[in-house]
Amino acid sequence: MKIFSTRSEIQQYLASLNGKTVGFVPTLGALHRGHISLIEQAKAGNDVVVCSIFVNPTQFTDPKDLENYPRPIATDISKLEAAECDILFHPPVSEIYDDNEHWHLNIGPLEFLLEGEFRPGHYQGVTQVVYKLLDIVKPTRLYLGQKDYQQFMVISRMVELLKIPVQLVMCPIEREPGGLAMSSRNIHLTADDRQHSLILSKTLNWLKANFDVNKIFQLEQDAMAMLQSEPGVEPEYIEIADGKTLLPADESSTSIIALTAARVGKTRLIDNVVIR
Ligand SMILES: Nc1ncnc2c1ncn2[C@@H]1O[C@H](COP(=O)(O)OP(=O)(O)OP(=O)(O)O)[C@@H](O)[C@H]1O
Ligand SMILES: CC(C)(CO)[C@@H](O)C(=O)[O-]
Ligand code: BAL
Repeated sequence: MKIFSTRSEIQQYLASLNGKTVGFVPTLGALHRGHISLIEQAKAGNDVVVCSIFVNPTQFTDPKDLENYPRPIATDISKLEAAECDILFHPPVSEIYDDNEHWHLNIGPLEFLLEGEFRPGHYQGVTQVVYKLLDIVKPTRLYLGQKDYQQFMVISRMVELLKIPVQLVMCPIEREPGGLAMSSRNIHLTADDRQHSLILSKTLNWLKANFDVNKIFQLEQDAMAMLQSEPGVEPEYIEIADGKTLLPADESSTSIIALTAARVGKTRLIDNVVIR
């Protein structure tokens, strides 16, 4: 695997691949099976796969979260080599940002709903860095996980608004045996937290199974009560949304998704399930 830490080196190398299709998997590192499944899907659909590991400061709203974010780079490199990833881009912050840079992209209500309400500014930071990474890598296809469903919608909107020539691919959520969605932040969970965290996927699956039984308002209230009754779990939201807009769904919406975020112990987790 080739490893680059500067824009100019990776751009020079990518230019020499003329005509090859490039699949790109951007990450914050601390890689797990979810990330590796994205690499595998990118490998299956492209000539060359680029992964980036960059803990992007502008998308963290909580400085403690940024400070505590795991950065096991040597293990990550071994995992990428085992997955036969072709290129790793691992830049320092100074390679991506100049001092006092300004960024604002009007992505409409998507910025303020759900994650946007609890992590204000997060999606401006995400679009800022993904724009820069796409500009450097210029991939044919961009692979993103369904776990960050709202992030996928936000990046799709940016690609549409800025007419970026890239195809987006949404990859299914990889889960632990009990149903917990894999996430780099899971390493912060204690054994008790792990047990309690199972309520997230259980409640989402319950919503899916009962969708035709009750009205959306009632389902959301019952689901919130299920989360609240689990020790150590502090839910932020659990909502049934239109899968195309993320605005509140009604029973007749053609695409419907249930999404949740909760603190489990000291760790904030998100998850979702497509209802239809
Ligand atoms: N369990 C998973 N299954 C599939 N894709 C995933 C999973 N977890 C993360 N991804 C995807 O991997 C990419 C990189 O995500 P990221 O590096 O933020 O990992 P993460 O595990 O989501 O970390 P965290 O949630 O702790 O920030 C994103 O497109 C994300 O949606
Ligand atoms: C897309 C991303 C790599 C941008 O920093 C990040 O938000 C992530 O890992 O989901
Ligand atoms: N997985 C999305 C990146 C973040 O939580 O900041």
